Amino acid sequence: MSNDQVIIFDTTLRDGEQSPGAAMTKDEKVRIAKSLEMLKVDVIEAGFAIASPGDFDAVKSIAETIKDSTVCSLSRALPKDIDAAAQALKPAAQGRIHTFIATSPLHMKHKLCMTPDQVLEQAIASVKQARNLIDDVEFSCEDAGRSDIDFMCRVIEAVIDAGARTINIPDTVGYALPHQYGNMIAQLIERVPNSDKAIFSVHCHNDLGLAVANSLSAVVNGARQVECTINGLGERAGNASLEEIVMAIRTRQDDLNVETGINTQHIVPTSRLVSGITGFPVQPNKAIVGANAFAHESGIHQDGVLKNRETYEIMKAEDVGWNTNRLTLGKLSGRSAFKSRMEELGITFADRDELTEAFNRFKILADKKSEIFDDDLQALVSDVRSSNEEEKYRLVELEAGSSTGKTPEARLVIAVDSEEKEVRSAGDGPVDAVFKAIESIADSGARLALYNVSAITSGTDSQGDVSVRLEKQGRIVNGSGADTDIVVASAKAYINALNLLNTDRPKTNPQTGNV
Ligand SMILES: CC(=O)SCCNC(=O)CCNC(=O)[C@H](O)C(C)(C)COP(=O)(O)OP(=O)(O)OC[C@H]1O[C@@H](n2cnc3c(N)ncnc32)[C@H](O)[C@@H]1OP(=O)(O)O
Ligand SMILES: CC(C)C(=O)C(=O)O
Ligand SMILES: [Mg+2]
Repeated sequence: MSNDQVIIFDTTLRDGEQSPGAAMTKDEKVRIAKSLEMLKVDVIEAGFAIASPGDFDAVKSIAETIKDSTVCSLSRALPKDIDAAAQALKPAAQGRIHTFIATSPLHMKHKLCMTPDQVLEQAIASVKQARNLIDDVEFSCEDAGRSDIDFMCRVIEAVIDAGARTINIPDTVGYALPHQYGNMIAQLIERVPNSDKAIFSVHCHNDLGLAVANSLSAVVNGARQVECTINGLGERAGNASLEEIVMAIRTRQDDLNVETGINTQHIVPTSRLVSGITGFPVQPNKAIVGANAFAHESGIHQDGVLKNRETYEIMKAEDVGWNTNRLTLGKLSGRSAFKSRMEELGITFADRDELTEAFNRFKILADKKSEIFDDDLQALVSDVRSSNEEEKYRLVELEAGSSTGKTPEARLVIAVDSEEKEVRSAGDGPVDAVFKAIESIADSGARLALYNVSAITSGTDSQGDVSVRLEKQGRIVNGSGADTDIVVASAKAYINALNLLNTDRPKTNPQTGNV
């Protein structure tokens, strides 16, 4: 038996724009609408035509541009709103008027100042007016989540008779619980005598973080249209997020027995477009579209994913438009992920000891730095390799200090041919003090021809990458060193250069490729 289709009604451009600070220009709305069309959403709610001349123009432009999705405008249950919506939608290949009026006692009494009978009459009149202007009419019982079900049954039966083809049941204030909401949808479908003449739709808000759960509960109970927004944008805490609804339906298709027509590979590009235009960043841990949604940081998970990605992934990153999943390296990572990333960077290890040494250094670095990037890894392995070569000098310990008004001083312990020597020196700055301390042992007679510090990656926890060029009797060597502490990186670079100078013939520096 084939699955039922769930209509995806995107309201990013209408309810999404009701997020404070998310107002969009007409051109921006058209760009998003084109992306939604590529995503293959069934209905694009383009705006609220009566709201402003700008919104009217946006609905009209989108109606002119979009061919494959139905374009919709919201309107209150008022003649002037419905006329404006119909006018703006005139160019649409497929247009829909979405008219609404509140049915909860609270809204009817305090906001609309109307009796339930007046609301019923206005709902019927509005749907009839809309149907005279356009074939596709949707009606919403605003604040359905807090409405009396008997009254809603009366209203819904009447508006279906008046020509509404979609009946939307919004949980306007995000008050519903999944089991109650699902039960309400099931009851409405069962009790409204002509319910088979309309598609039942849901529109859930996220005030209690339940918008997606409530929408899915409604689908389980017979709703066949879900209203949602990209990145969960929307009034207050937002609407049900499109990406979560679509991927929940796809991933749990065998249990839900429904499907959507969404081109899921276009989800991430659309999410980025909406985030870029509205200026609302996507939180890293947001399902599906957050930067960490397909990233694995901890060693046990990384090891599992490398052996079989399904151990810790229920969806494929590529299916929603990411390039791939990611194994991020940090202090919780294990040897498997470290080795795998190194291999991707073209770095292999001669034996397990070399891997272990590099991995141990990586852990020390990861304790100091929240995220380790590829450049960090390359610097790290160069350090391991240069320190493994036969070296006359090796840095064992370093202390350097500077404070205002005092001469900077450094204390170093350096192994010279395996014999450790302690040395102290003062200098113009901590790096100068360190270099002088090293020279007081090495007495190389070399001239410091160049000293350069750069950050390997961005951020204040980045590693400093130091280059030191020494010149002696026409011979030039370039040493390098990396560390999160640039004074330590400087000492490493200077010692690396001294060791190169100490070799009989010029040798290629493993980090820079220079001699
Ligand atoms: C749950 C939702 O998301 S509903 C959609 C919310 N979105 C928006 O409101 C954005 C666009 N809105 C606007 O630009 C303006 O509010 C407009 C143009 C629609 C109306 O502006 P104004 O005429 O200045 O009215 P205002 O916004 O102050 O008040 C709303 C009026 O609409 C009435 N109203 C509210 N909903 C409905 C409805 N569904 N059907 C009929 N009348 C309604 C209110 O009772 C109130 O009437 P009153 O002025 O006689 O008291
Ligand atoms: C206009 C309706 C559908 C709405 O946005 C709501 O009730 O939340
Ligand atoms: Mg809403």
